[in-house]
Amino acid sequence: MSAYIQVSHLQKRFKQLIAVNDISFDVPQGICFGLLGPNGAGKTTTIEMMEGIVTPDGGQILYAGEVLQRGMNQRIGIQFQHTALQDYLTGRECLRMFGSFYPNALGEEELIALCHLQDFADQDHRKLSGGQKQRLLLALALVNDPHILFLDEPTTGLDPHARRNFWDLINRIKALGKTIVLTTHYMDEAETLCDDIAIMDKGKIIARGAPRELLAEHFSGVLIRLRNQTLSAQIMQQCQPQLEHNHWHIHTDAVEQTLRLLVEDGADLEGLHVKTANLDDLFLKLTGHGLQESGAKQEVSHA
Ligand SMILES: Nc1ncnc2c1ncn2[C@@H]1O[C@H](COP(=O)(O)OP(=O)(O)OP(=O)(O)O)[C@@H](O)[C@H]1O
Repeated sequence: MSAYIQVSHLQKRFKQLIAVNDISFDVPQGICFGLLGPNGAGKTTTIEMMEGIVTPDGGQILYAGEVLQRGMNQRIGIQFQHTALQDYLTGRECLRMFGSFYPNALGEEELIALCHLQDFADQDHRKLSGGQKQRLLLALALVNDPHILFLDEPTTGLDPHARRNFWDLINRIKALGKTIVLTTHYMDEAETLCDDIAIMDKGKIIARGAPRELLAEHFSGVLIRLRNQTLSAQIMQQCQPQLEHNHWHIHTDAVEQTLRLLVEDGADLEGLHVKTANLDDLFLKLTGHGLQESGAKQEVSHA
């Protein structure tokens, strides 16, 4: 597939901190592309440069071979992490107001139906639940019928039910042929929604590809999770366990052999868990640290 969005050697520095450090990637048309990573990885800075909101210090972004220009903003829809809406307006009135900014805006009814706003479109937007508010913000991002939709951590803070509802909406919008660029901390969200991902850490892209292919490339076996305990030198050497969130993680192609070794070694198997690897495990494998730890450390490691 040919590239619709081409990002080359993009860089952004905030004083001593390199927030985005020479990253390059392509996004084909009509896919959902995910930028993943922990707090402070550089995801928002990257998409804000792609949206034309933040000026890069270096590198280039092309849309269908052209540099982003003023008129092209009509082709882009953005759902920010935080959007301040005018007090006292209903969702419908917000849609009408945003629509008035564009010559070819979609109609309110179409947006209300597309984003499932029927039950609360006439309520003051300040009274909406988190999930309802995100759906309204999504409708506002679609008001100009954009070709490309940017979603910056759209489900952060939502409960599991609201997240699933939102995922259904994203899939509907993708089916309309729009190209979606999404940032998220949630690896399960990326596995569910994204055709292609780039995992960022400390301003760099550390992995790139389709989620399933990336997992197949890095993990051939399963993950065994054990309680934190003192493991023998033999297990440490043969199984190379990694400690995350107070549990040992062992990646293995030979499940039976590894389990036998643990039993023979007298390891405490209470609460033992065997599962196939996911993107969280991939992140741990690539960086040696979990998603939560990484955000806390980034100030130091960026400097
Ligand atoms: N305007 C700014 N001035 C100074 N530093 C900034 C600015 N914007 C971002 N940063 C810093 O750049 C780094 C990357 O931030 P960014 O918001 O892009 O990360 P992120 O991956 O989107 O994180 P989060 O998931 O928390 O939104 C962070 O260390 C952040 O503090």
